[in-house]
Amino acid sequence: MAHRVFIDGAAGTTGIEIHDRLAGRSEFELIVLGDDERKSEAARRDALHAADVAILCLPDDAAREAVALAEGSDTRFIDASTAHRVAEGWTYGFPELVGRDAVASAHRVSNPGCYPTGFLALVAPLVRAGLLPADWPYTVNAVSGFSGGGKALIERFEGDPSIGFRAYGLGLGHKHLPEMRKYAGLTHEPVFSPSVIPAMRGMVVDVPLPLAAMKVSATGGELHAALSAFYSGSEIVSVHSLADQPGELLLSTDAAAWDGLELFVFGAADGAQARLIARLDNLGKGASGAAVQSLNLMCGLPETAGLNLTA
Ligand SMILES: NC(=O)C1=CN([C@@H]2O[C@H](COP(=O)(O)OP(=O)(O)OC[C@H]3O[C@@H](n4cnc5c(N)ncnc54)[C@H](OP(=O)(O)O)[C@@H]3O)[C@@H](O)[C@H]2O)C=CC1
Ligand SMILES: CC(=O)N[C@@H](CCC(=O)OP(=O)(O)O)C(=O)O
Repeated sequence: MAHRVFIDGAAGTTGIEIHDRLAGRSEFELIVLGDDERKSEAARRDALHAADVAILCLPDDAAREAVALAEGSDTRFIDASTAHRVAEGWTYGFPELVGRDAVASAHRVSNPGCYPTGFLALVAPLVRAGLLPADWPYTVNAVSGFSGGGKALIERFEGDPSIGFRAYGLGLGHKHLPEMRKYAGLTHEPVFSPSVIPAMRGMVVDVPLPLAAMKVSATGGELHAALSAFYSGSEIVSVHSLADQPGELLLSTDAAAWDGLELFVFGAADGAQARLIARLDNLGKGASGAAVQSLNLMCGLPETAGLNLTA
Protein backbone atom coordinates (compact mmCIF):
# COMPACT_ATOMS: atom_id res chain seq x y z
CA MET A 1 0.00 0.00 0.00
CA ALA A 2 1.22 3.52 -0.79
CA HIS A 3 2.55 5.65 2.07
CA ARG A 4 0.32 8.69 2.62
CA VAL A 5 2.46 11.83 2.73
CA PHE A 6 1.31 15.35 3.62
CA ILE A 7 3.66 18.24 2.87
CA ASP A 8 2.62 21.07 5.20
CA GLY A 9 3.93 24.21 3.48
CA ALA A 10 3.80 22.58 0.03
CA ALA A 11 3.49 25.98 -1.70
CA GLY A 12 6.86 27.18 -0.33
CA THR A 13 10.34 26.80 -1.78
CA THR A 14 11.32 23.61 0.05
CA GLY A 15 7.83 22.11 -0.18
CA ILE A 16 7.63 22.55 -3.95
CA GLU A 17 10.99 20.83 -4.41
CA ILE A 18 9.95 17.89 -2.21
CA HIS A 19 6.72 17.60 -4.18
CA ASP A 20 8.74 17.57 -7.43
CA ARG A 21 10.85 14.67 -6.12
CA LEU A 22 7.82 12.64 -4.99
CA ALA A 23 5.42 13.34 -7.87
CA GLY A 24 4.95 10.28 -10.03
CA ARG A 25 6.33 7.84 -7.45
CA SER A 26 3.79 5.07 -6.92
CA GLU A 27 5.12 4.31 -3.41
CA PHE A 28 3.51 7.53 -2.19
CA GLU A 29 0.01 8.98 -2.10
CA LEU A 30 0.27 12.73 -1.63
CA ILE A 31 -2.33 14.55 0.46
CA VAL A 32 -2.63 18.00 -1.11
CA LEU A 33 -4.52 21.02 0.24
CA GLY A 34 -5.77 23.67 -2.19
CA ASP A 35 -4.74 27.30 -1.91
CA ASP A 36 -7.90 28.17 0.03
CA GLU A 37 -7.21 25.47 2.66
CA ARG A 38 -3.45 25.26 3.02
CA LYS A 39 -3.38 27.65 5.98
CA SER A 40 -6.66 26.48 7.55
CA GLU A 41 -6.00 24.93 10.94
CA ALA A 42 -8.88 22.47 10.56
CA ALA A 43 -7.81 21.30 7.10
CA ARG A 44 -4.19 20.96 8.21
CA ARG A 45 -5.25 19.01 11.32
CA ASP A 46 -7.25 16.57 9.18
CA ALA A 47 -4.38 16.16 6.72
CA LEU A 48 -1.84 15.72 9.51
CA HIS A 49 -3.98 12.99 11.10
CA ALA A 50 -4.61 11.24 7.77
CA ALA A 51 -0.91 11.07 6.83
CA ASP A 52 1.55 8.30 7.57
CA VAL A 53 4.34 10.84 7.28
CA ALA A 54 4.03 14.64 7.45
CA ILE A 55 6.86 16.75 6.03
CA LEU A 56 6.91 20.22 7.56
CA CYS A 57 8.20 22.94 5.23
CA LEU A 58 7.13 25.82 7.39
CA PRO A 59 8.53 28.64 9.52
CA ASP A 60 9.59 27.38 12.97
CA ASP A 61 6.45 28.48 14.86
CA ALA A 62 4.13 26.94 12.28
CA ALA A 63 6.16 23.70 12.45
CA ARG A 64 5.69 23.53 16.24
CA GLU A 65 1.99 24.22 15.70
CA ALA A 66 1.74 21.37 13.17
CA VAL A 67 3.23 18.91 15.67
CA ALA A 68 0.64 20.05 18.23
CA LEU A 69 -2.19 19.73 15.67
CA ALA A 70 -1.20 16.11 15.02
CA GLU A 71 -1.45 15.17 18.67
CA GLY A 72 -3.38 11.93 19.15
CA SER A 73 -2.28 10.53 15.77
CA ASP A 74 0.52 8.09 14.92
CA THR A 75 1.80 10.36 12.16
CA ARG A 76 5.57 10.37 11.72
CA PHE A 77 7.33 13.68 11.01
CA ILE A 78 10.14 15.09 8.97
CA ASP A 79 10.57 18.74 9.98
CA ALA A 80 12.57 20.88 7.54
CA SER A 81 12.57 23.87 9.89
CA THR A 82 14.99 24.73 12.68
CA ALA A 83 12.36 24.11 15.37
CA HIS A 84 13.37 20.58 16.44
CA ARG A 85 16.97 20.13 15.32
CA VAL A 86 18.45 19.89 18.80
CA ALA A 87 15.19 18.91 20.55
CA GLU A 88 14.76 15.80 22.72
CA GLY A 89 12.88 12.98 21.04
CA TRP A 90 13.89 14.01 17.51
CA THR A 91 16.40 12.14 15.35
CA TYR A 92 18.73 14.34 13.31
CA GLY A 93 18.05 13.41 9.68
CA PHE A 94 21.65 13.01 8.56
CA PRO A 95 21.79 9.24 7.91
CA GLU A 96 25.49 9.28 7.03
CA LEU A 97 26.28 10.64 10.53
CA VAL A 98 23.58 9.22 12.82
CA GLY A 99 23.16 5.89 11.01
CA ARG A 100 20.60 4.79 8.43
CA ASP A 101 18.82 2.50 10.90
CA ALA A 102 18.32 5.35 13.36
CA VAL A 103 16.56 7.43 10.69
CA ALA A 104 14.64 4.44 9.31
CA SER A 105 13.10 3.64 12.68
CA ALA A 106 12.56 7.21 13.89
CA HIS A 107 9.14 8.64 14.54
CA ARG A 108 10.29 12.26 14.42
CA VAL A 109 13.12 13.35 12.15
CA SER A 110 14.55 16.87 12.00
CA ASN A 111 16.02 17.72 8.63
CA PRO A 112 19.50 19.30 8.98
CA GLY A 113 20.05 22.95 8.11
CA CYS A 114 21.67 23.64 4.76
CA TYR A 115 24.91 25.17 6.07
CA PRO A 116 25.25 22.58 8.87
CA THR A 117 24.97 19.84 6.24
CA GLY A 118 28.23 21.04 4.66
CA PHE A 119 29.96 21.82 7.95
CA LEU A 120 29.02 18.59 9.70
CA ALA A 121 29.81 16.40 6.70
CA LEU A 122 33.36 17.78 6.81
CA VAL A 123 34.08 18.17 10.49
CA ALA A 124 32.03 15.58 12.44
CA PRO A 125 33.79 12.44 11.11
CA LEU A 126 37.22 13.97 11.73
CA VAL A 127 36.42 15.04 15.30
CA ARG A 128 34.94 11.59 15.95
CA ALA A 129 38.11 9.97 14.64
CA GLY A 130 40.22 12.13 16.96
CA LEU A 131 42.00 13.77 14.00
CA LEU A 132 40.59 17.24 14.74
CA PRO A 133 40.10 18.66 18.24
CA ALA A 134 36.62 19.06 19.75
CA ASP A 135 37.63 22.17 21.67
CA TRP A 136 38.97 24.31 18.78
CA PRO A 137 36.97 27.48 17.93
CA TYR A 138 36.28 26.61 14.27
CA THR A 139 35.35 29.20 11.66
CA VAL A 140 32.92 28.59 8.80
CA ASN A 141 32.78 30.78 5.71
CA ALA A 142 29.85 30.06 3.45
CA VAL A 143 27.92 31.29 0.42
CA SER A 144 24.38 30.30 -0.49
CA GLY A 145 22.09 30.79 -3.43
CA PHE A 146 19.21 33.11 -2.61
CA SER A 147 16.59 30.32 -2.51
CA GLY A 148 18.14 29.53 0.90
CA GLY A 149 16.11 32.41 2.29
CA GLY A 150 12.81 31.06 0.93
CA LYS A 151 10.17 33.04 -0.97
CA ALA A 152 11.03 36.37 0.65
CA LEU A 153 14.74 36.32 -0.32
CA ILE A 154 13.97 34.98 -3.81
CA GLU A 155 11.62 37.92 -4.33
CA ARG A 156 14.23 40.37 -3.03
CA PHE A 157 17.08 39.11 -5.23
CA GLU A 158 14.89 38.70 -8.32
CA GLY A 159 13.49 42.19 -7.76
CA ASP A 160 16.89 43.85 -7.30
CA PRO A 161 19.50 42.62 -9.81
CA SER A 162 21.96 45.19 -8.43
CA ILE A 163 22.72 43.00 -5.39
CA GLY A 164 26.03 41.27 -6.17
CA PHE A 165 26.84 39.86 -2.73
CA ARG A 166 25.17 39.90 0.67
CA ALA A 167 27.06 39.17 3.89
CA TYR A 168 24.73 38.61 6.84
CA GLY A 169 24.57 36.93 10.22
CA LEU A 170 26.60 39.93 11.36
CA GLY A 171 25.00 39.91 14.81
CA LEU A 172 26.46 36.40 15.20
CA GLY A 173 24.20 33.85 16.94
CA HIS A 174 22.88 32.37 13.63
CA LYS A 175 20.13 29.77 14.12
CA HIS A 176 22.33 26.99 12.71
CA LEU A 177 25.03 27.21 15.39
CA PRO A 178 23.45 24.88 18.00
CA GLU A 179 23.16 21.97 15.54
CA MET A 180 26.68 22.57 14.19
CA ARG A 181 28.07 22.36 17.70
CA LYS A 182 25.94 19.46 18.91
CA TYR A 183 26.39 17.05 16.01
CA ALA A 184 30.09 17.79 15.51
CA GLY A 185 30.57 17.19 19.25
CA LEU A 186 32.28 20.57 19.77
CA THR A 187 32.93 22.50 22.95
CA HIS A 188 32.41 25.88 21.26
CA GLU A 189 30.01 27.13 18.62
CA PRO A 190 31.92 28.03 15.43
CA VAL A 191 32.33 31.61 14.22
CA PHE A 192 29.98 31.56 11.24
CA SER A 193 30.17 33.91 8.29
CA PRO A 194 27.25 33.23 5.87
CA SER A 195 26.57 35.14 2.67
CA VAL A 196 24.29 35.11 -0.36
CA ILE A 197 25.12 35.47 -4.05
CA PRO A 198 22.81 36.24 -6.98
CA ALA A 199 22.28 32.60 -7.97
CA MET A 200 19.06 30.72 -7.31
CA ARG A 201 20.67 27.64 -5.75
CA GLY A 202 24.03 26.29 -4.69
CA MET A 203 26.21 26.48 -1.61
CA VAL A 204 29.87 26.38 -0.66
CA VAL A 205 30.87 25.83 2.98
CA ASP A 206 34.55 26.43 3.76
CA VAL A 207 36.25 25.47 7.04
CA PRO A 208 39.82 26.86 7.22
CA LEU A 209 42.16 24.90 9.49
CA PRO A 210 45.41 26.41 10.80
CA LEU A 211 46.71 22.90 11.49
CA ALA A 212 50.06 23.95 12.96
CA ALA A 213 48.47 26.45 15.37
CA MET A 214 45.86 23.83 16.29
CA LYS A 215 48.68 21.38 17.06
CA VAL A 216 46.99 18.87 14.78
CA SER A 217 49.46 16.20 13.74
CA ALA A 218 47.32 14.83 10.88
CA THR A 219 48.28 16.02 7.41
CA GLY A 220 45.82 17.15 4.73
CA GLY A 221 46.33 13.73 3.14
CA GLU A 222 45.34 11.97 6.35
CA LEU A 223 42.24 14.12 6.77
CA HIS A 224 41.31 13.31 3.19
CA ALA A 225 41.87 9.58 3.70
CA ALA A 226 39.67 9.58 6.81
CA LEU A 227 36.83 11.40 5.04
CA SER A 228 37.11 9.12 2.00
CA ALA A 229 36.89 6.02 4.20
CA PHE A 230 33.95 7.47 6.16
CA TYR A 231 31.87 8.09 3.02
CA SER A 232 33.00 5.07 1.02
CA GLY A 233 29.94 3.37 -0.40
CA SER A 234 27.78 6.53 -0.20
CA GLU A 235 25.92 7.30 -3.40
CA ILE A 236 25.17 10.82 -2.14
CA VAL A 237 28.40 12.08 -0.56
CA SER A 238 31.61 12.03 -2.57
CA VAL A 239 35.13 13.06 -1.55
CA HIS A 240 37.06 14.61 -4.39
CA SER A 241 40.37 12.92 -5.24
CA LEU A 242 43.59 14.59 -4.02
CA ALA A 243 45.29 13.58 -7.24
CA ASP A 244 43.00 15.80 -9.26
CA GLN A 245 42.56 19.01 -7.22
CA PRO A 246 40.62 21.82 -8.90
CA GLY A 247 42.23 25.28 -8.85
CA GLU A 248 38.88 26.92 -8.18
CA LEU A 249 35.35 25.98 -7.11
CA LEU A 250 32.45 27.52 -8.98
CA LEU A 251 28.72 27.89 -8.39
CA SER A 252 26.57 28.45 -11.42
CA THR A 253 23.69 30.91 -11.78
CA ASP A 254 21.70 28.35 -13.76
CA ALA A 255 22.43 25.14 -11.82
CA ALA A 256 19.85 22.37 -11.98
CA ALA A 257 18.48 20.72 -8.83
CA TRP A 258 21.08 18.32 -7.39
CA ASP A 259 20.94 16.10 -4.30
CA GLY A 260 24.61 15.16 -3.97
CA LEU A 261 27.27 16.57 -1.65
CA GLU A 262 30.88 17.00 -2.76
CA LEU A 263 33.71 17.31 -0.25
CA PHE A 264 37.19 18.69 -0.90
CA VAL A 265 40.37 18.79 1.20
CA PHE A 266 43.07 21.31 0.24
CA GLY A 267 46.37 21.19 2.12
CA ALA A 268 49.34 23.58 2.11
CA ALA A 269 52.58 22.04 0.84
CA ASP A 270 54.28 22.56 4.24
CA GLY A 271 51.35 20.96 6.10
CA ALA A 272 50.71 24.05 8.25
CA GLN A 273 47.22 24.77 6.92
CA ALA A 274 44.28 23.08 5.24
CA ARG A 275 40.81 24.00 4.02
CA LEU A 276 37.86 21.61 4.14
CA ILE A 277 35.22 22.63 1.61
CA ALA A 278 31.75 21.28 0.85
CA ARG A 279 29.74 22.07 -2.27
CA LEU A 280 26.02 21.25 -2.37
CA ASP A 281 22.62 22.48 -3.45
CA ASN A 282 20.97 24.27 -0.52
CA LEU A 283 17.63 22.97 -1.80
CA GLY A 284 19.01 19.47 -2.47
CA LYS A 285 21.05 17.70 0.22
CA GLY A 286 20.62 21.01 2.09
CA ALA A 287 16.83 20.67 2.32
CA SER A 288 14.43 18.82 0.00
CA GLY A 289 16.79 16.06 -1.17
CA ALA A 290 17.72 15.28 2.44
CA ALA A 291 14.03 15.14 3.41
CA VAL A 292 13.32 12.67 0.58
CA GLN A 293 16.38 10.59 1.57
CA SER A 294 15.01 10.33 5.15
CA LEU A 295 11.49 9.63 3.88
CA ASN A 296 12.80 6.77 1.74
CA LEU A 297 14.56 5.24 4.73
CA MET A 298 11.54 5.69 7.03
CA CYS A 299 9.36 3.91 4.48
CA GLY A 300 11.80 1.04 3.91
CA LEU A 301 12.61 2.18 0.36
CA PRO A 302 15.99 2.54 -1.40
CA GLU A 303 17.75 5.55 0.12
CA THR A 304 18.36 7.40 -3.14
CA ALA A 305 15.00 6.77 -4.87
CA GLY A 306 13.69 9.95 -6.51
CA LEU A 307 16.91 11.90 -5.90
CA ASN A 308 18.77 13.89 -8.56
CA LEU A 309 22.32 12.58 -8.32
CA THR A 310 23.66 13.47 -11.75
CA ALA A 311 25.74 16.65 -11.37
N1 LIG B 1 15.07 27.32 1.36
C1 LIG B 1 16.05 26.53 1.80
O1 LIG B 1 17.11 26.36 1.14
C2 LIG B 1 15.90 25.82 3.09
C3 LIG B 1 14.80 25.97 3.92
N2 LIG B 1 14.69 25.27 5.08
C4 LIG B 1 13.57 25.45 6.03
O2 LIG B 1 12.37 24.97 5.47
C5 LIG B 1 11.27 25.73 6.00
C6 LIG B 1 10.53 26.33 4.81
O3 LIG B 1 11.45 27.19 4.15
P1 LIG B 1 11.21 27.73 2.69
O4 LIG B 1 10.51 26.71 1.89
O5 LIG B 1 12.52 28.22 2.23
O6 LIG B 1 10.25 28.96 3.00
P2 LIG B 1 9.15 29.63 2.09
O7 LIG B 1 8.88 30.96 2.72
O8 LIG B 1 9.54 29.59 0.68
O9 LIG B 1 7.88 28.69 2.31
C7 LIG B 1 7.21 28.56 3.54
C8 LIG B 1 5.78 28.17 3.23
O10 LIG B 1 5.07 27.98 4.45
C9 LIG B 1 3.80 28.62 4.30
N3 LIG B 1 3.28 28.91 5.64
C10 LIG B 1 3.70 29.87 6.50
N4 LIG B 1 2.97 29.82 7.63
C11 LIG B 1 2.07 28.82 7.48
C12 LIG B 1 1.05 28.27 8.30
N5 LIG B 1 0.81 28.75 9.53
N6 LIG B 1 0.34 27.22 7.83
C13 LIG B 1 0.57 26.71 6.60
N7 LIG B 1 1.52 27.19 5.75
C14 LIG B 1 2.27 28.23 6.20
C15 LIG B 1 4.08 29.84 3.46
O11 LIG B 1 2.90 30.33 2.91
P3 LIG B 1 2.89 31.56 1.87
O12 LIG B 1 3.23 30.92 0.53
O13 LIG B 1 1.48 32.05 1.91
O14 LIG B 1 3.91 32.54 2.33
C16 LIG B 1 5.04 29.25 2.42
O15 LIG B 1 4.36 28.66 1.35
C17 LIG B 1 11.85 26.83 6.88
O16 LIG B 1 11.76 26.45 8.23
C18 LIG B 1 13.31 26.90 6.42
O17 LIG B 1 14.14 27.34 7.47
C19 LIG B 1 15.65 24.38 5.40
C20 LIG B 1 16.76 24.19 4.65
C21 LIG B 1 17.02 24.98 3.48
C1 LIG C 1 20.34 32.38 2.52
C2 LIG C 1 19.57 32.23 3.81
O1 LIG C 1 18.92 33.13 4.28
N1 LIG C 1 19.67 31.06 4.40
C3 LIG C 1 19.00 30.75 5.64
C4 LIG C 1 19.30 29.37 5.98
C5 LIG C 1 18.53 28.42 5.17
C6 LIG C 1 17.30 28.06 5.86
O2 LIG C 1 16.23 28.27 5.40
O3 LIG C 1 17.49 27.62 7.09
P1 LIG C 1 17.35 26.17 7.55
O4 LIG C 1 18.28 25.38 6.76
O5 LIG C 1 17.75 26.25 8.96
O6 LIG C 1 15.96 25.76 7.56
C7 LIG C 1 19.48 31.59 6.80
O7 LIG C 1 20.65 31.89 6.89
O8 LIG C 1 18.64 31.83 7.68
